[in-house]
Amino acid sequence: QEAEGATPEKLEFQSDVARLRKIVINSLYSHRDVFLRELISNANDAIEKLRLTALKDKSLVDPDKPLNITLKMVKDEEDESVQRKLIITDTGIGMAPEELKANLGTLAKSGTSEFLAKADGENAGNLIGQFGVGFYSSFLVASHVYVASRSLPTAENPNPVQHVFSSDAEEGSFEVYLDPRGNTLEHGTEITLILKKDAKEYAESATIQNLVEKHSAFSTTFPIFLFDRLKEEVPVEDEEDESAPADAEKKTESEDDDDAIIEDVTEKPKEKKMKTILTDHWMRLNEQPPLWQRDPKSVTDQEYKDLYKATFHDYSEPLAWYHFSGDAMGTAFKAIFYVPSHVPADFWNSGTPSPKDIRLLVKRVFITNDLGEDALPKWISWIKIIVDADDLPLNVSRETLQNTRFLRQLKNAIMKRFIQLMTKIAEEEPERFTKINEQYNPIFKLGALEDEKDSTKLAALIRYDTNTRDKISLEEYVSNRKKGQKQIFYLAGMGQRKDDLLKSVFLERLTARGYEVLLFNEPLDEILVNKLRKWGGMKFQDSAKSGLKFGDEEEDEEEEKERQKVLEEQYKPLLDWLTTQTKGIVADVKVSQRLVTSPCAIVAHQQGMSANMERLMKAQTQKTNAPQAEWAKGLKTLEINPKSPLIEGLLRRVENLPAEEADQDAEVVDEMKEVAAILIDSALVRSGFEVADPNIFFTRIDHVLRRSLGVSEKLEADKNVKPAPPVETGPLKEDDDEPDLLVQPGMGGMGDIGADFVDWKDFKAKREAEGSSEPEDSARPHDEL
Ligand SMILES: Nc1ncnc2c1ncn2[C@@H]1O[C@H](COP(=O)(O)OP(=O)(O)OP(=O)(O)O)[C@@H](O)[C@H]1O
Repeated sequence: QEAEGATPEKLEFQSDVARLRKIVINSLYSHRDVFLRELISNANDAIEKLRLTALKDKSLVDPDKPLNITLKMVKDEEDESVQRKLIITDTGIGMAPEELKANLGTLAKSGTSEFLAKADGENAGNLIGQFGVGFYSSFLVASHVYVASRSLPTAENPNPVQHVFSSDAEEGSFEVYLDPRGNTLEHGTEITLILKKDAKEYAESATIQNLVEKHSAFSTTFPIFLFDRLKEEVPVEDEEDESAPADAEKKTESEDDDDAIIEDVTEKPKEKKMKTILTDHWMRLNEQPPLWQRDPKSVTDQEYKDLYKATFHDYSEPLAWYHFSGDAMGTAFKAIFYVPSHVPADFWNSGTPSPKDIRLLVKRVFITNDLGEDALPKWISWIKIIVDADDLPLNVSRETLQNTRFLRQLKNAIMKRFIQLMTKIAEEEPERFTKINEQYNPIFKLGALEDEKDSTKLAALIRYDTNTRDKISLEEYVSNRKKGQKQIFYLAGMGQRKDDLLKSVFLERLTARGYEVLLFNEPLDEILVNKLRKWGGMKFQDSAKSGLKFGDEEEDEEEEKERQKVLEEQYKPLLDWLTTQTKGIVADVKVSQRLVTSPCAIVAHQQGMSANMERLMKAQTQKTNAPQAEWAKGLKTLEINPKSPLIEGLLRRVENLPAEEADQDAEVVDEMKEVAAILIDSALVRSGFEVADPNIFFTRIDHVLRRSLGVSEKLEADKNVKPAPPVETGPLKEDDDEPDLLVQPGMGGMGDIGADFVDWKDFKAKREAEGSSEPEDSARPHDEL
C-alpha cells in the first residue's frame, strides 16, 4: 500500500530562488567553502528552535536524545568513480513537508532581494562576504541535494512522517516526497550533498576538520561530531607467539674461568605482522568551551572576530570588543560585547530601539535575543552582546525577564564597561579611537544627551573640528585656552561644511586674534552644549550671540571703552537712522567689536535664538512653543563694522541728509532706504538667518542692478504672450512622432514665461493682422529658451 505523499511532487522554484541558485552556482566558485558554515549555522538555528519549544512543552522532546550536529563522509577509496557524499544531520526542530517547500523553494529571507539586486551589477563573489546565501550555498559543491526532515509532533499531527526535498543543481525544479526509508530521524534534518566531481575534497576528514575550525567553531554551542573512518595499522593477532627471545647467540669471550662469561644476547628484530583496519570514530570538533567561558588571556583577537562574525552574521570585522564577567542580583554572568564596524543604516530613522543583538544564554544554552524595547537605551541599542548567565531559571519568559533587576543591572554593567573601553582606547590608542570616532561620534553626542549619569564621560569622547585644529576633545580645547579666556567659543551651522563655517562673519575677529572656536555642524551639537553649559570650568559661548568675552578686555579696558565711545559718537547719525529702518527686524543697532572685514552682521542675544536653533526648530516642528519662539527670534542686534568702507560711505550719506524731513530729496531717501534694507537682509543671510521675504529682497537687488547699469527702474518687461487655445472638444488625437517642443518656432522666448493672460482670439487677430502665418512656418529658427 503506497503511503500518502510517496509519489514525488515536482515543483518549480520561485523565480528569485532560481536566480539566486544560478548566481550561487556560477559566481561564488572561489568562495565555495562557505557552504559548510551556512549549513552548520542553519543546523544550530534549528536546534535552538527545538530547545526553545521544549522549554514551553517538555512532552514534545525526549530529554535523553542528544542535541547535536553530525557530519559524515561517504566515499569509496577504491573506486574514484563513485560519487562522494557529505551528510550533515541535526537533531533540531525539523521541517514538515510544506515547510520544506516553503523554506527551501521560496525566498523569505530579508537580505536576499538586496543581494540579488546587487549581485546583478557586481561580482557576486565579493558580496557573499556581506550577505551569506544560506541553504543555496550547498549547490556550490553539490550536484544534487537531498534534505530529509522530520518535524516535531504537534497536536494536529502527533506522528509526523519524514519527507525528502530533492533538487538537482542543473534543474529549476525540486521534488518533495515521503522518505522511502521511513522515519530514520527522531526529529531534525539530514542534508545529503552529492559532491560534484571537482569538490571531492569535501569528503576528506582533514578538509572538513579544518573548515569547521576556521569558520564554525563558534557558530554553535551544540557539539559538532565528525564521523571518521580511520585507517589503522594493527598487529595480526592470530599469528603464533613469537615473543620468546630469538636464537640467543652465545659467544664465549674468554675461556678463562676467572672471567665471567658474558653472554651477548642479541634479539633478532621481530618481524611483527601488521594489518590495516578501518575504525569508525565519532570525533568531537568544537571541543573547546565557548569562548566567553574561557579566560580572556587565552583567547586570540582572531577568535573574538570569528565568534562575532559567526554569531551576528556580520562579515565585517568589529571595531572593538570587551570580554568580562560580572554579577547581577547575585547571578554570575560572563559577557562579551562588540562594537560593529558601522552604526546600522536605519539607526537614526528608527524611533524606539528594539535591540535584537543581545543574545542571552543561561548555562550556555541560548534563551532569547529579544529582551524588549527597554533592554538598552537608544544611544547604545546598536551594540552586539553575548551574555551567559549562571543560574536564571531556564524557562524565564521575556516578560518576566524584562522586569527582573538582573536585566537592569546587566544593562548598567554593559553601559559602564562600554564607556570604560572607549575611554581607554581614546587615551591609549588614539589612532584606533579616530577610526571608532568616525562612526560613533554622533552616538557619543546622543549618549551624552540621553544619559544623565554618564553624560560627562560620554561628552569627553566627542571630537570636534575647530578653526585651528581637527578632531579635538573638549579637554584639549580647555587646555589650549588663551590667558584670561573663560568661555569655550563655538559656531553652529547645522549641515554646513567646515569650509563654509570657516567663512562665517562670526569667526572674523576670533580667528584673526588666534582664538580657537569649536565648529558645530550636526543637529545635536548645540542642544548638547545647552545641556552641558560648562566644561572644565569654562562656559560655552555661541560666537554668533551677544555676551562674547575674550577675557583680555580688562588689560586695556579704559582705552577700549574710550575707543568704543568715540566710534559710537561718530556713528550716532547712522545708528539712529538704521534703528528706524530696522524696526521689527532687530531690537538694537550697535557698533561691532567682532567684525573685521564684513560690513555688518546680525547677532542673537544670549537668551535669543541662534540662526542654527531657528533652523533646527523649523525642521523639527513649526509650532513648538510658538509665542516664546517668536519672542526669542526677535532678540537680535544689527552690528555694523565701523572700519568697513561701505558703512563709512553710508554714514556720509546719512550725515549729508538735510535735518528737516521736508527738505530731503525723496528719491535720494528712497534709494538710501533700499540700500539699508539690502544691507540688513544680506547681514541676515550672512549670519545664517532667513530673510523675511526673499522676493522683496531680490526686487531690491534688481533695482540696484538697474541703477548701476543705467536702466530705467520703471521700465517693465513685455508681458505679451500667446495665450492657450480654447478648450478642445472631442476625442484626444494620438500624438504623431513629432518631437515635443517647449516653444513653437516664431513664438516668444524668455519674456513670455509667466506673463499675463491675453485672450486667445485677440492674440490670433493681432498676429493675423501682423501677417503671421504661424505656427506652420517651420523654416524659422527656434527661439532660444
Ligand atoms: N537544518 C534546518 N532545520 C530546520 N529548518 C531549516 C534548516 N535549514 C534551513 N531551514 C529553514 O529554511 C529556511 C531558509 O534557510 P536559508 O539558510 O536559506 O536562510 P536563513 O537561514 O533563513 O538565512 P541565513 O542563512 O542568511 O541566516 C530557514 O529560515 C529555516 O526555516
